[in-house]
Amino acid sequence: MKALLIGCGKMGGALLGRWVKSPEWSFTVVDPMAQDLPDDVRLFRDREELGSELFDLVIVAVKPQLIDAVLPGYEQYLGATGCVGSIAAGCSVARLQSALGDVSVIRIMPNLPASIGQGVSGLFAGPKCTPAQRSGVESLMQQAGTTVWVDEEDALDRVTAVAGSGPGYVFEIARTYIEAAEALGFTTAQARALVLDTMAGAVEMARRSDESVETLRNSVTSKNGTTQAGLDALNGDGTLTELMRRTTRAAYDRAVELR
Ligand SMILES: NC(=O)C1=CN([C@@H]2O[C@H](COP(=O)(O)OP(=O)(O)OC[C@H]3O[C@@H](n4cnc5c(N)ncnc54)[C@H](O)[C@@H]3O)[C@@H](O)[C@H]2O)C=CC1
Ligand SMILES: O=C(O)[C@@H]1CCC=N1
Repeated sequence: MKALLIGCGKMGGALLGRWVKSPEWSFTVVDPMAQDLPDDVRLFRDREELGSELFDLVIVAVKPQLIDAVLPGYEQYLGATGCVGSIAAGCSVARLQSALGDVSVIRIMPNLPASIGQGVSGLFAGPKCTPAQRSGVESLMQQAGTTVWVDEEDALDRVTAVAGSGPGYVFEIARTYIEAAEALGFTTAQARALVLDTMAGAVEMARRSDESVETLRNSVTSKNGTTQAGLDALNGDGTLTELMRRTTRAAYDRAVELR
């Protein structure tokens, strides 16, 4: 099976690093700038260099704003039973088809921990997709972490707001948490270890537990103790709850604008 990746930057590169572990697939990239690709991946700087080659899967991994300029013409490289996979945020099946014609499209919303096989991806199959196309894309994405199919396209934009952009929120929360630890007197190295290992340990514990995260939170919190004091400051008046709602809503609204 042959896959063509259009754009191989941060997200395309993270996925490709996992996909090359699938021996049944070979990979070709078109990207004017990409560097340091895995062994055995062919790189072309311009699509004209592809000649008359056909692919089973064409993955779109350029910025959404480039879709209309870059994609027209790529339909000629799609084999008869081939399909297009797009990771572009927001960009709808209808917009991809207006650039590429009446092709099969699967939208994919991965996130950056795919680079270590711990991503989570939402998947949405457009109306023309066959079961074989769905399972081919699903097995590739499973190399990058877990997968969740959604059956309406709007849900993929909601996946984007929660999980696609999610690592950005987590890194920002970690950054401010580390700054707070430094303000209490720890060195940057100490603060980084204390915060990241606390976050990783707490998240892993929640993943392995059948308890709700609320119950787990309560198991840390002694009446009138230190955690209670911290939590009162963190979300005593519901500010954090409201902030997380606004955060995910803003990302969803932006995905809708990019359709
Ligand atoms: N970065 C992330 O965490 C995530 C990104 N995405 C989506 O992935 C897509 C790419 O985002 P990033 O990798 O972050 O951006 P990026 O800027 O790192 O990568 C884009 C790549 O496209 C290449 N490119 C530009 N013009 C091109 C052309 N004419 N032909 C072929 N390649 C071309 C660039 O050289 C670059 O390597 C976007 O649509 C974004 O919405 C989706 C989920 C997560
Ligand atoms: O920020 C963005 O638009 C892309 C999509 C999800 C994560 N990064």
